[in-house]
Amino acid sequence: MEGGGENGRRLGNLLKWAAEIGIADTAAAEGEEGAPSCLGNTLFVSEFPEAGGRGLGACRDIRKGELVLRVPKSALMTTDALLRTDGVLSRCVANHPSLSPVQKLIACLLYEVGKGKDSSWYPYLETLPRSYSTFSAFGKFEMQAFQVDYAVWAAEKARLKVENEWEEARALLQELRLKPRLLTFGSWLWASATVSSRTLHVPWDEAGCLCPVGDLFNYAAPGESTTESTFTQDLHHGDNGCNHMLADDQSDANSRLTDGGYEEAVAAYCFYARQHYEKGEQVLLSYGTYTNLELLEHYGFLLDENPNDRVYLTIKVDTPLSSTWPRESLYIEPDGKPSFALLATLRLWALPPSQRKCIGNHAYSGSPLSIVNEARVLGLMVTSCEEALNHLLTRLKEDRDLLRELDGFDIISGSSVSEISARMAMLCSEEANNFSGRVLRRNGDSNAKKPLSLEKIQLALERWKLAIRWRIMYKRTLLDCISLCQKTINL
Ligand SMILES: C[S@@+](CC[C@H](N)C(=O)[O-])C[C@H]1O[C@@H](n2cnc3c(N)ncnc32)[C@H](O)[C@@H]1O
Repeated sequence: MEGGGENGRRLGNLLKWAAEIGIADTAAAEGEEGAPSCLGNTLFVSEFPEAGGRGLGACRDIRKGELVLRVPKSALMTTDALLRTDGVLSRCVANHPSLSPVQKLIACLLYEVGKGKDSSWYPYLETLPRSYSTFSAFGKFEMQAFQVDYAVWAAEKARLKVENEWEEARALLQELRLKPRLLTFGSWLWASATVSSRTLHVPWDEAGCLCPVGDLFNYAAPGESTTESTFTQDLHHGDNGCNHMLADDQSDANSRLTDGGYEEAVAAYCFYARQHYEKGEQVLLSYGTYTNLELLEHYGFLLDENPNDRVYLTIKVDTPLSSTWPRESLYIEPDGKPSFALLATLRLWALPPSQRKCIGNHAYSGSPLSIVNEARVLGLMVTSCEEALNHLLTRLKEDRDLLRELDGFDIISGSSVSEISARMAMLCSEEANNFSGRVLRRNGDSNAKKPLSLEKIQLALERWKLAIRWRIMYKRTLLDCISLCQKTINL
């Protein structure tokens, strides 16, 4: 990958710089032309289009549990580290104690970016992605494309949160005398998404750290073999809602079941192989257990097969559902099965009040209570799923057809916005027409003076496709739930 043009040059610089500051994949190696590189012994950087794009691959067979990368503490970009080396930054940040740790890290990151080539982190900063598809970057059209209320709300809430955080931090940004470009909401959005999607957990700062090279690992959901791992279960959700990859401090080698973490004994972030890898395979990391909506919110992607995904359903009943389980545990699993807590709650609801006391406790063990009770529960599931599906603007097949067309839709550089718009209008979908009207022609946006750049159109298209992929999975799960419940009723 290092060979390829400007990106290749930047990546080469990053790996050389990383080697100089002690980042190493088990043992420092020589790069192709004898240039020092922090990789080459165990890992290499490459494009992995099927999972995450740029990522790290195995350049030899790797055994499960092997140490694959070590990043010393001094190479971690934390608020602390940035404040220590810059008096102006440190004084200005101290004037704003009410800002959250995450807001401070975002401001420090922007300040560092503002230094350009004078920043000692420059080789790292110039390899960061230019844009993200985390929720806060979604426009109104792309948010509406989720169709399902709770997903649209989650996206709107995420956007609002970032807007508020920027408002609160503006005084600090002004005080730091950032260049006008770095004072904009767009820059804050970029830095906030960088922090959200790339920070790793460290015990001393709830905002986490940016970890050069260590943040090149792409994600795989924790599977069977890692479910016993404490870190996959013990997600670190700070009060500010910020998530970090690798939310675990556990560093005892004997009980280490995690993919990595900060290890005080060696003052370094250490990454371990979660499974065996053959030479050439992508080495993946679990950032934690996330539903697809959460992956989208914090990392800007989703998985077609996510064992941890959950679908929530509004169930309308005359007598309120009373449940001892938290609401988040009342969901449908990706294969269409109602969760244990959802089934138990509905079984209790379907019992006549006179029987609740004597046989209600069986519901807590997960057993069906009677044939009549079970049929009522499953019938309610079927009607609730059907209602939810009927309420949505499009059917599953339409979504699949549209996504197929959009996957083949090329935004050829050199095309004008009106050409793209005309091609989009030929897609025979009302939604595609709306995309032309609302996104491409920016209808209703009085601030829009010039047409969108091709880069921005491409990003809007990618985010729209993410929303369609999410709702396809939502609908597929509800349909699977319906057929599963009907099958059981027939039995
Ligand atoms: C920590 S970075 C990983 C490296 C990243 N691919 C890069 O080029 O810098 C996390 C980001 O990688 C992408 N990513 C990671 N795992 C992915 C996966 N399984 N599928 C799609 N995108 C993924 C997402 O954009 C996510 O926000």
